[in-house]
Amino acid sequence: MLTRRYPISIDEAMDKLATIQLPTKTETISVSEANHRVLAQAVTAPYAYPHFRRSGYDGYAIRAEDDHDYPKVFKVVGNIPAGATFDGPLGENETTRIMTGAFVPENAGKVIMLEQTREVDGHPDEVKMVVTEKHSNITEIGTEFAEGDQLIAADSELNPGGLAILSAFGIQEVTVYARPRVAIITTGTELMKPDEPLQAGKIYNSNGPMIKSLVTENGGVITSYEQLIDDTALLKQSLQTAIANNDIVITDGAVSVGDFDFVADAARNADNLLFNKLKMRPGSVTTAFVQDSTLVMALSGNPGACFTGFYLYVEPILRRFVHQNSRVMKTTATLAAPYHKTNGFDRVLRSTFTMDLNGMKVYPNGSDQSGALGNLQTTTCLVKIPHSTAPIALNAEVTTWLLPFK
Ligand SMILES: Nc1nc2c(c(=O)[nH]1)N[C@H]1C(S)=C(S)[C@@H](COP(=O)(O)OP(=O)(O)OC[C@H]3O[C@@H](n4cnc5c(N)ncnc54)[C@H](O)[C@@H]3O)O[C@H]1N2
Ligand code: MOO
Repeated sequence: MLTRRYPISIDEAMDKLATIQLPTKTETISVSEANHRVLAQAVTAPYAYPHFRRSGYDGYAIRAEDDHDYPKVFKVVGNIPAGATFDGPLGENETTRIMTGAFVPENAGKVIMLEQTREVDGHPDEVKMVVTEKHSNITEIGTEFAEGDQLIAADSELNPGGLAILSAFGIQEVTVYARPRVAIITTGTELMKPDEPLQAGKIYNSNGPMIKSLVTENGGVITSYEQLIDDTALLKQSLQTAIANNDIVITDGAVSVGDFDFVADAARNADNLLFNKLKMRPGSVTTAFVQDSTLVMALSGNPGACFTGFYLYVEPILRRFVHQNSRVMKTTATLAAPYHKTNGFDRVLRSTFTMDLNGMKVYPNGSDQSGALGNLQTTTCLVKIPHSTAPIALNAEVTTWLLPFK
């Protein structure tokens, strides 16, 4: 059925998606699996760190009271390698050999670096300290964290450095936001499977693998991936099942006004239709709605529109699901190559950028056609050409979105 659609701008569509409520789901996982996961709770120090007084150098530990009148000979009463401890206090002008990272005797006040010491001929149990040190060379208990201090804030995306901090405390599990469960439904009787021989009128499914990788690299868990023929009953059933089992469903194709464009129907009857037409090219048909608390993002089947729609509308939702900002960085740049077309809708050009001391310059990257895909590998940013009856001026300032992982 053909019904009128009310197009909204790119910004309006982004705002609508940015304000829909998303569920907060958390899970507890092993720290070894937690790289790039987002903490749902702050982690605090279970004890002061370091938890013992630690030597910063290889050398000799001495009492503060004996730290004068150099050069001076000390009696060596022990050896403390890293991992060992030392019982009993040091006596007057007594010292222990000590290694970097090792436990400092309770009543030692300084570590004299090995380089400032000399052996005493014929006296293996003695050492000569040549000069003192400016610093104690001892890292005191709690220098970095007192017990209860915040180690890592809630909503931080863990990285290898963060995992090191957690591991330093022997922490083995963390509570993180659950990754969104995502179903992908690609549609079209024209789509072949990769192992089928080329046939007239048919194409291989190029959007499917692209969407899969985009979902995975942006933190989604793909629970199902389908390539369906244009059979309305089949498509409807598949969409229903996907909605029941996922946080987000991404459909591709069948969103326009064609005979099999089942997504339009589902959107029209949805609990909350966010939009079903955008004032943008490519991807004017991009549609978003919420059904039974699941967000359905319907991308255009045209490869250029599918790519553009994913970065502008789907990536930010995947990231927000785990309380993170989009990695698609919006900025402004100078349009450094001419673009002559005029448009009734804003046009989003697949582009590339350069940056130097004079700022960022952007260059349209090949075809602006919705159905073209030759520029998908090399495109590093998207550039907005505002709708206008006159061509945009060379060197105009344009809204630019820098693409992550590109
Ligand atoms: N009468 C009208 N026709 C069309 C309109 C319109 O307003 N009135 N809009 C056009 C615009 S603009 C676009 S964009 C497309 C959108 O179409 P759909 O998103 O519904 O996608 P399909 O019709 O299913 O396919 C479009 C195109 O993309 C190819 N395709 C589909 N899936 C894949 C895939 N997985 N991998 C690679 N290529 C794919 C498909 O073969 C078509 O060539 O509608 C216009 N038509
Ligand atoms: O909506 Mo289509 O992708 O504008 O060309």
